[in-house]
Amino acid sequence: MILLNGVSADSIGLTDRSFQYGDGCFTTMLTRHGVIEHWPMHIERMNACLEVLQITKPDWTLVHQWLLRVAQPAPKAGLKLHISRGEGGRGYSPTQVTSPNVTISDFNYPAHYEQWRCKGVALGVCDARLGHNPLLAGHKHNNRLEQVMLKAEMEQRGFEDGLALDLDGRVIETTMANLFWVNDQTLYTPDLSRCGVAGVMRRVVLKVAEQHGILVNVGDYHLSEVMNADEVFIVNSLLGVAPIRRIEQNNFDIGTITTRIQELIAS
Ligand SMILES: C=C(O[C@@H]1C=C(C(=O)O)C=C[C@H]1N)C(=O)O
Ligand SMILES: Cc1ncc(COP(=O)(O)O)c(C=O)c1O
Repeated sequence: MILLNGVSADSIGLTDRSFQYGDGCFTTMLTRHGVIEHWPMHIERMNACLEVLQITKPDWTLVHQWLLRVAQPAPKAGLKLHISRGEGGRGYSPTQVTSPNVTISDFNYPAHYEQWRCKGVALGVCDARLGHNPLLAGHKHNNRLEQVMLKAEMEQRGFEDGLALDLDGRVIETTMANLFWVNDQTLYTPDLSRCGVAGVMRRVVLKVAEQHGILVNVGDYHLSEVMNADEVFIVNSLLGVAPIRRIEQNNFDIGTITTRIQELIAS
């Protein structure tokens, strides 16, 4: 089912700003029996992006009601919330635009994610690099062409997902998830101030680690540091926490910190 501003729909106007320019933001959420996981954090991240783009925030109580109408009653399912600035405007100019378009859609839980969480994921290292964009770094805006290109590269090379490095060779994330690794019982994750999406699940992991006394370092790291890690895992809102069992030819064991975090988050 798809709702556009609360009304059942199957199309959007040709002048919609998100169609024309990717002018908006989105988030993808896990639902359990029709209840949205981490809803307040999804609102916070959407609000942060809407503020940067100077798009009017929607009435979140109303949006929540629309989301619950669309959410599947299944034990696990997905919900996508997409906000566009609206329709119209001449060229890039964001003036003379209608009010925002809020689109909501549901989808079945990806069956292979259960297996990824138990058995782990094989990553490639993407040849294509992420550019730097401090203006939009961390935000889940609607321009996701880099991720589309990186994902295509990984699919062509037969990997389940791929590590995305930036122009200077720093590890950032994967095509669709944030990255963590463990060395000497300490967690590491990349800084996302130049590029990357600051995921809701990354925030959840950072919070849980802090609550349970697991030391975390957020910083700039190169591929060799990940390749030499004791454990590696990836996280996103739908997948939860999935161990990495291989990066290119390099194998990893599923470690105790990864499984502990999986249990703490109960994904
Ligand atoms: C690309 C979407 O969302 C991202 C991808 C996933 C996923 O494929 O597991 C989950 C959440 C987002 N990080 C999307 O179209 O929903
Ligand atoms: C490039 C990228 N990084 C990280 C994430 C993880 O975000 P979240 O935890 O909010 O699902 C996503 C999901 O959209 C993504 O597309």
